[in-house]
Amino acid sequence: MLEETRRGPTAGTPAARAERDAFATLHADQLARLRAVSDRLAFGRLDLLDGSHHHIGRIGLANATGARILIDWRAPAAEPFYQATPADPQGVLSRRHLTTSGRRVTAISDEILDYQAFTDEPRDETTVSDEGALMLALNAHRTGQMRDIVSTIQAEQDRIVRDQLAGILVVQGGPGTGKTAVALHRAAYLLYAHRQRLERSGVLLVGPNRRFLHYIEQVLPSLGETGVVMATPGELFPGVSTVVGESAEVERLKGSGRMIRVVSGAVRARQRLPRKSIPLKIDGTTVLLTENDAFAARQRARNSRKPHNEARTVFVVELLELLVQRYAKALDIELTGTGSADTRAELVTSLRDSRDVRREINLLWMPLTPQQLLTELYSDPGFRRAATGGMSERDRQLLHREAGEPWSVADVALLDEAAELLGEDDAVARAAAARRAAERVGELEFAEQSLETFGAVGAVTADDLVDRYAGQRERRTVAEHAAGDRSWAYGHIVVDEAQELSAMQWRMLMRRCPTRSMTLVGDPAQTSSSAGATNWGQVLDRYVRDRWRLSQLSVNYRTPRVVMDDAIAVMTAAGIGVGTLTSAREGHQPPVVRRVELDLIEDVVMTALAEQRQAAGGSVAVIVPAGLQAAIEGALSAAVDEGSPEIVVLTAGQAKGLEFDSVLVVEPAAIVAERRRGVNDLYVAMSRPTQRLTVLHERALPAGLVDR
Ligand SMILES: Nc1ncnc2c1ncn2[C@@H]1O[C@H](COP(=O)(O)OP(=O)(O)OP(=O)(O)O)[C@@H](O)[C@H]1O
Repeated sequence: MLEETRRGPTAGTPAARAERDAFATLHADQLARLRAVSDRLAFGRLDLLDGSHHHIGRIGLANATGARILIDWRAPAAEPFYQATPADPQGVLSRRHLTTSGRRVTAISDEILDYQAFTDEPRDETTVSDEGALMLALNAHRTGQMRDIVSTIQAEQDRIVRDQLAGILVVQGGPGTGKTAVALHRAAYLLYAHRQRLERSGVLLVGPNRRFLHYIEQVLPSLGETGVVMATPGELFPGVSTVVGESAEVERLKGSGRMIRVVSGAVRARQRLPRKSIPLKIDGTTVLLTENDAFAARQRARNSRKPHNEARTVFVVELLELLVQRYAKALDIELTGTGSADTRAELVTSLRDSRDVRREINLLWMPLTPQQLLTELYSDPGFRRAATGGMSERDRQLLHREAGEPWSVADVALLDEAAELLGEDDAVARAAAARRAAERVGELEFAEQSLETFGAVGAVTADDLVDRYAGQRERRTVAEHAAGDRSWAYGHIVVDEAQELSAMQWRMLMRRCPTRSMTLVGDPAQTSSSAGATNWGQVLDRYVRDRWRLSQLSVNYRTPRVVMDDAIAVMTAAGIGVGTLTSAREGHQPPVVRRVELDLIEDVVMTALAEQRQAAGGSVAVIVPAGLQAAIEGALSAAVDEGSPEIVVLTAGQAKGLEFDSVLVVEPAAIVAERRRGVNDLYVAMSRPTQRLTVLHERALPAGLVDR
């Protein structure tokens, strides 16, 4: 259809051309969507007790006569595919999993749900199990990108995926329980089930870092969804980019709720009063601006409860009102009686035109951007003292940073806080309007030139052409609009690794979703941020009181039991509970824990290369203390053969959320010692493998680990 539309005769009228373009876009979008889902398009079949059957796939499809040939996995009719059990067959006789590679079926596993209906033969337990498809998926090699689990979503996961849109749903579970997978499938499900609501408002997915977002970015397109905005907490303030690093102490301070007062204190401290009366020159006359006048105007402006930049107008009007009285007095003019309105207007104009008046107003109540405010707060000790009454000198010092240094992730939530209190600066808005007008002039020139070049002068005006360009720009998707707009209200927000967010980051996210429709997934036992949460109630109660619901996942689909036992032992020895957690696979290679005989880095390189050979194309990661990362990375990149698969070297924080076939953990005692929640970091590191774990150490092992 796309080809036909493109080949079709070009109709003459602009309306016909616009229509043709619209159809071409529609078909192209549809084609892109179909291509994205074509791998493993159909993966299931349900045979029902009434003799009918249907196929389940990534999307729904009908044939040329309109008959349904594939049911979208999110449709109600597909629910039994995930939910039916022999105890509750839900009208299903049997369920089939199709494993495909491209368009070729490579495996089939059938599961009989209603055995009685199927045959009179006595039941043979060994043949009825749907573990085949799941085990195939769990045993598969991991590449650098996460795959969807649409064909093997388990019942407890499916209930979460299909849970209602409204309210805050917290999904908690240990490592590998599918929290990320479930969060992504839920986003796709919600977009399907509530398309009307969510397509216009958009869905925001927040993940801990770019590496993680890259790891998961293919999952939603493979489920037919492309309209989700993905961002890290450091990317939520349009126009600001961040560097990660910040010491744990600073991260904790900047993330804490105490910063609410600091930011509002900073804004108030920028609403100043003169120390003494200030003489102002207006057309040769001197008028005094008194502290009392400034105080009265500031009170009025503050009482307006508008944000700083908007309240500035109130301040200016009030102050001019007071000054005009003094000015009139100085000139010996009466401001009552007929004609006084005109006189007053003239005086106000003179005041507004006076350099002195303008300068003083700006000094007292300057329009500010969030960036200016925070830069001044960080870099100016006097201002910082004024804004942070009650804070210890030591904490105050922690906030210090020179102007011009890059923003950190923790700063973003503070910028957002400041933006709320400052409001729009109309000077900024005016500048933007002027820029747009200038752009239009440039575009008009370009359009005129193009018309001349193509000899089309007369057929269409330059203005029309510019409007057409503008129309194309307007056609930006909801996701693009949302990502560029700080005040966008999303219809739903999904947060992965939610335990890492600080109090200030929660405030920022809650602002992005006034309806409080959210899915938060996380595991408090894996918290590594020093500003992160240890308890969901502590985070959520202040926003929704107790109106949030908790779902738990307890089966680890990633890490075999023999490996996970060691990871849990470390936590238990440190007195940290991990909740109920069982592994879906037993595993047959217990972890190797070994003291290094000669040189640590040499041993790490040798072991990693050996693992790479054994993994035969699978992924290998080395998880290290931050202090060793550069050295190990250097040694490894020198030793790895050109063309062989990459061995990534990560800190535990960087490895969060990811998984690898084989993982080598280096110097666990140092990982534990490096951060305040170092045991949690080690737990994260040890729970990354899907197959094998090796631990190498020089220093004494943390409690719970023994050489073997
Ligand atoms: N139902 C399922 N079918 C197939 N694979 C699954 C299923 N559930 C989870 N998995 C797989 O288990 C692995 C772990 O899932 P995921 O990363 O979502 O877990 P997580 O709970 O987010 O882990 P962590 O907290 O450690 O980051 C992934 O490879 C995922 O594809």
